Amino acid sequence: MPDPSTCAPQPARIFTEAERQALYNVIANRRDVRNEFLPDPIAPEVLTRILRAAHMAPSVGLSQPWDFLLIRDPARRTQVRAAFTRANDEATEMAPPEKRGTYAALKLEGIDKAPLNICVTCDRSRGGDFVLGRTHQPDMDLYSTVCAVQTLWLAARAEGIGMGWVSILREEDLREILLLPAHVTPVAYLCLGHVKDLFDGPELAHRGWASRTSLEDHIREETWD
Ligand SMILES: Cc1cc2c(cc1C)N(C[C@H](O)[C@H](O)[C@H](O)COP(=O)(O)O)c1[nH]c(=O)[nH]c(=O)c1N2
Repeated sequence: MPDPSTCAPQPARIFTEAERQALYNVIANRRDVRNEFLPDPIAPEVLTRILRAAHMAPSVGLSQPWDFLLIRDPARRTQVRAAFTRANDEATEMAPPEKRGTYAALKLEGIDKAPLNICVTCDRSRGGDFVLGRTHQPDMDLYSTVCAVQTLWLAARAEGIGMGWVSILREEDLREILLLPAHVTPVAYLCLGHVKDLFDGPELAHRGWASRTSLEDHIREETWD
């Protein structure tokens, strides 16, 4: 692993076909995990590797605005779970009547079941008043933090660790439970743990909530029209 503090230009490494395929396999096999967690703890060295990968994510002006808040305490997780239940009850009411039953039957979190929860936060003051690349789009620090979340997700999958993102939570509740200072925004509440079985595609598609679109429908040329 290169020392991140001493970076000199090197010939760009060419990856082998097997290495490329391994990356694409991880991407294709990454899943949002909700209910399939095993209780076994994540080995500290595995967690360190996953977090180290996440910490290599791109960030606006190299500001690295993220922090990884590790939440293991069952009592605190019970509080988060209660906040989820409140929000999810509200969400059930918000669902269109014809989809309400399907929504209510979905399992949308693994807060208690996963051995580890991580709240990935964004320190909105990181880098000071002038952050290269954030001068005209101030939310770039939040987007950078999401880059770290996705990198974490892929690294976890490569290590055989499942991860689920739980966003059915009021930000104020997370702030209160996790004692977040005002300048720190909770970006992603994540559940992580070993898994035995995984869906072979998005679970929401499997359960008839939504279906996967094809790439062709998302490619536009030059302008929106
Ligand atoms: C920003 C964000 C927020 C959430 C999610 C994802 C992302 C990117 N997803 C997971 C989401 O439902 C899932 O990624 C898609 O259904 C696609 O499935 P796979 O990730 O391919 O398994 C998610 N899933 C869930 O059960 N509860 C949740 O609150 C959320 N929230």
